[in-house]
Amino acid sequence: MKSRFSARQHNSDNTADVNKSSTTAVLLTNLGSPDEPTTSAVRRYLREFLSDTRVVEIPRLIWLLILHGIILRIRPAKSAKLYQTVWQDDGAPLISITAAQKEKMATKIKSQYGDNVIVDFAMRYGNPSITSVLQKFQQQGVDKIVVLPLYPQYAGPTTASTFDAVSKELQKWRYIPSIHFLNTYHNNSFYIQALAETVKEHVASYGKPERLVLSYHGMPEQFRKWGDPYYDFCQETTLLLKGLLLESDLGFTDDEIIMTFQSRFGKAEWLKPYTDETLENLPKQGIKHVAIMSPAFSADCLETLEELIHENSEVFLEAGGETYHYIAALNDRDDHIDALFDVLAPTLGSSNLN
Ligand SMILES: C=CC1=C(C)c2cc3[nH]c(cc4nc(cc5[nH]c(cc1n2)c(C)c5CCC(=O)O)C(CCC(=O)O)=C4C)c(C)c3C=C
Ligand SMILES: [Fe+2]
Ligand SMILES: [Fe+2]
Repeated sequence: MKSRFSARQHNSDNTADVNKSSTTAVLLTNLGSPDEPTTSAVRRYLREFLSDTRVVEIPRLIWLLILHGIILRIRPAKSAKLYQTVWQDDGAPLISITAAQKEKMATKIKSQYGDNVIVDFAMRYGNPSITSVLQKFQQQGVDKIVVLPLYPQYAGPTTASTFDAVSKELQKWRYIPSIHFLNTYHNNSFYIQALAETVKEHVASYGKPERLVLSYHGMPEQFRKWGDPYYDFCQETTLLLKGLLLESDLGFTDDEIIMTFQSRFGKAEWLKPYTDETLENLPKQGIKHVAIMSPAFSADCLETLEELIHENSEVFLEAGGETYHYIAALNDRDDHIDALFDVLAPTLGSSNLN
């Protein structure tokens, strides 16, 4: 009978290859996007995403009735229209940017580790799936797998959910390589410096805004009460970034850099203050010029390219604001790749090319 466990790759005589130099595989992951900006593809994507018990913790039966009875009937058409506004020739921005990050990381790693460390990327929902990429690593007979979810701030719905997907696949393997799961890098000094650099570049081009809004993806407030550290990690990122910006010559004062939370989904209370409400109130306090950035997104995606650039600028301008700028995510900037490399480096061992 065929075992449900897959065996480690062996030579044709079924002996392990003792001369083979060891191979480490780095897996960069992000959330994922629909395969196409169509209602049916978005429905498929949202079904997988919103069925994840890490993302929605409403009692199962009630949630499945709401999800299948209401949300998956209404939201896919609405979301597909939004995806169409950000879709590019090479597909969903989140996926093409993650692919570019992977290419640059592979080049950097190859220059330091030769062929002993390989790099690939996968998406938690949709494609390329975590399962398919892990299986590719298995066929290559890797000795170590390092997983780096590209969410700077650990959160249950993102980071822990990625861990679930990785471990679900590994449960089927007979030989488990050494595994490193990197769970957060919200306070990595190179990441904070790269964020500060984007603000400096922005101010050099467009001048200093009256407020710099750091808008993080939101999460139900209840998750925080149950112990999810995401809010605290966002706060730490904010404080560290603020520290660098206040000691720079940009001229910011403490109260000019504010933290908000966006992308609320459903009727429950989410982390506050909400980005849209904040932007609506700022003009009433005489603030007419803002710049907004989202340190929680390692790559631009629907939530930045549509929600921050379009939806929220309308909120601010309609409330009387005059100048609204979005500062892009770190994407495949060299200083971002360097920061991610710094996060990975302790798990990769010493370079064999020195
Ligand atoms: C339903 C609850 C949601 C939780 C909790 C949540 C947490 C969360 N999400 C991200 C990062 C991303 N989310 C993105 C899109 C997105 N998020 C939700 C819902 C929750 N997110 C939905 C329904 C969607 C889909 C878009 C839509 O239909 O409106 C994305 C962008 C994906 C893309 O294709 O570009 C990212 C990235 C984090 C970091 C987080 C927890 C803190
Ligand atoms: Fe989300
Ligand atoms: Fe959104």
